[in-house]
Amino acid sequence: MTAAPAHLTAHEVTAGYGRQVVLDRVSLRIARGETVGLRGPSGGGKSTLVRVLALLHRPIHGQVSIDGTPVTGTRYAVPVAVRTRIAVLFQSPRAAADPRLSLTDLIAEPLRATRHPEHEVRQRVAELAELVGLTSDLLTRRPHAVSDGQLQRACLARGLIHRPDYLLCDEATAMLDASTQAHVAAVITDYQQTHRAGVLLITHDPALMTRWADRVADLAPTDNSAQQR
Ligand SMILES: Nc1ncnc2c1ncn2[C@@H]1O[C@H](COP(=O)(O)OP(=O)(O)OP(=O)(O)O)[C@@H](O)[C@H]1O
Repeated sequence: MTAAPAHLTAHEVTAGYGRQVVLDRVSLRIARGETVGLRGPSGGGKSTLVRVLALLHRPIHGQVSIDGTPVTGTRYAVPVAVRTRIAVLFQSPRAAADPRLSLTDLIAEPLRATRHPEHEVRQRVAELAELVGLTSDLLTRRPHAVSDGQLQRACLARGLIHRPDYLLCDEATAMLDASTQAHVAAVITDYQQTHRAGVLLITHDPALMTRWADRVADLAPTDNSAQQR
């Protein structure tokens, strides 16, 4: 019997903004259990590819599939059970976090949005806060009252709350000090191994890329095709 394919794939994706085409027939596959690095010039479309893979940005042509099944639509048009299989961690936690929410509510929000019982939400938030190293006094604060590193830890906890099969990290550790960067990277690596998650890693730090990625795909500047090697 052949095993079911387990990967998040962009097939010949063309995408852009208005009349600007940023990605031209780009294909990329992230298998469960592997960490794929994505390299390319600044402005070359790496973040755009992340948004397409995360079902946040609709491609002009091409498609995204999960485990071999094409996904149609983006955001809330995608069924909960499908879209919660993918999580994204962005470079700037401040841009990603609702400033009105406490860190507890920020982490809990994706589970509440999918109507999980409150006792389960509280238990999961406590587990994840411990995992990412957030103490209870920090959890009651709002984003303006914590550091970038503490807020990124909360965003990581929020990203993991649905136990995603695919985690897309877009320069996720770029703004962090060395010790927070190492801790966030360790939490992601541990999650990737225990959950057999597929991870996409974008970083401008070549040493981090070499240490962390199992293989690297290049988003070529000429034709914007992600060449895998
Ligand atoms: N929301 C947007 N609206 C309009 N244009 C955008 C938007 N986001 C990105 N772009 C443009 O799309 C192109 C690709 O940007 P993108 O952020 O995907 O590249 P990148 O490879 O991630 O860059 P960097 O390495 O500098 O972060 C750039 O020219 C950028 O200005």
